[in-house]
Amino acid sequence: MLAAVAQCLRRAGVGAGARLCCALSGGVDSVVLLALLHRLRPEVGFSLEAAHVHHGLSPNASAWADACEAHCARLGVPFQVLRVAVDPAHSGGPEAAARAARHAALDRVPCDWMVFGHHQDDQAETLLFRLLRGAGVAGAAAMAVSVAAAPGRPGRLRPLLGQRRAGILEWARREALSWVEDESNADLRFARNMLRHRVLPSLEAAFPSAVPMLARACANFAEAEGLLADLAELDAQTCGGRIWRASSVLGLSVPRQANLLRWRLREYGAQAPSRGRLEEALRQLATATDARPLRVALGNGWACCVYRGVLWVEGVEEVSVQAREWRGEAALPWGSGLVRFECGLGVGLSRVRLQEAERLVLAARAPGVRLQLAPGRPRQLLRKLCQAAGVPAWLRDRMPVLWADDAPVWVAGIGIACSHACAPDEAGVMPRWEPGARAGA
Ligand SMILES: Nc1ncnc2c1ncn2[C@@H]1O[C@H](COP(=O)(O)OP(=O)(O)OP(=O)(O)O)[C@@H](O)[C@H]1O
Repeated sequence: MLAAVAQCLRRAGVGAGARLCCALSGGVDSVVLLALLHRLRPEVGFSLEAAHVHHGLSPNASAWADACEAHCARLGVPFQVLRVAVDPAHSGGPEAAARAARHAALDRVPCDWMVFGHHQDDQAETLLFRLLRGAGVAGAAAMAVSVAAAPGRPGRLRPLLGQRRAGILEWARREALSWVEDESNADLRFARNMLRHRVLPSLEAAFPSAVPMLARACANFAEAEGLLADLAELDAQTCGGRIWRASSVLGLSVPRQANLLRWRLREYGAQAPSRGRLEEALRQLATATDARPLRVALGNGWACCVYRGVLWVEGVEEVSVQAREWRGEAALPWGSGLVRFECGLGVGLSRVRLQEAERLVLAARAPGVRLQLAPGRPRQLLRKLCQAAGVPAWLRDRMPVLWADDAPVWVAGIGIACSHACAPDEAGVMPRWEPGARAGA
């Protein structure tokens, strides 16, 4: 078992100086994991600490935290308790709420790798649980042995994923370790426990290799998922790279469109939409025209939009966008997209005129704002200009506006105030809004 953990660390590139934190529940799996990591620490040279999440749900919660603290004190491993508030209104019930709170707390621990005690029986359970909910290939890949760090969270390691629960238990007994039992693990009202205590034992009675074979299937699904991600990446390139041409996306076969959107949503950390919702959204988006831009909710808190030939996904709640001062950067973030500022001769906004302003700010429109697009034309209300240009209502509050002090000088999709337009031989700057362009930026 020690060799398996050492191999996992090696493969993940854990070496001297890496900061590891053991996610310590106090159950046998993570207690064994902590003991194994503690043994490997001098040899590999990583630093080791442990964290226990106190959900406050069980009357025994504090006793578990104390037991974890005692383990760590014995081994000389720095230890912390993370107290979390579990959302009672979570749509997935108390188990899912506790899991979400736990992962969010562990993600905030400043370390390179958070190390979990999941084993092969957990993997088999996870696969069955997800298949019974109609998982796709990504879901059926279940848990990975290592997941690289992402902005704002450490990498994740599961060095015991190839080990059977019985083997871990045997090791713990041989080493005379002590651990706590979570009484809720026996509660058959929880679907996971039903799988663990009833379904898997029946399966194993009929198919003795059920657990390792299910785990092998997960590895196969993970491989297939990798290929689907490769395909999505190629399709993303064909569709324009970071910003997608709606016609290119909608020209792909429906399963490839769906694969592409799922891939990007995963990149954003969004939950996968249901197959039905995604297919229905794609069907509707195919009917979008310049005169009829569309925004279709995917049912997972995200929406897919088509506007002026561009297709992107964004959070449903993403209605307010943060104002930012522009100090000459080549691009500024704007919601899930960007505003780029491209220099050129005789194009866009006059640099000289812009320099006259004290502050240039990229912000949303303000009520009652007016814009004069050409000399001799009236200063029209932006609302009217939006109507005339076919900008849909859902987009108007998110359209970036460049303000020179109190005057709007550029409005995405509408144009430039003639007072700030660049003369033909003058240095200019042309802002360009790229919705959805921040993925992979
Ligand atoms: N309260 C906790 N504090 C710290 N780590 C925990 C806690 N509960 C679970 N873990 C970590 O997660 C691993 C898996 O635990 P368990 O099987 O109970 O969770 P799960 O809900 O099935 O998994 P997951 O949370 O990954 O979905 C443990 O071995 C441990 O490393």
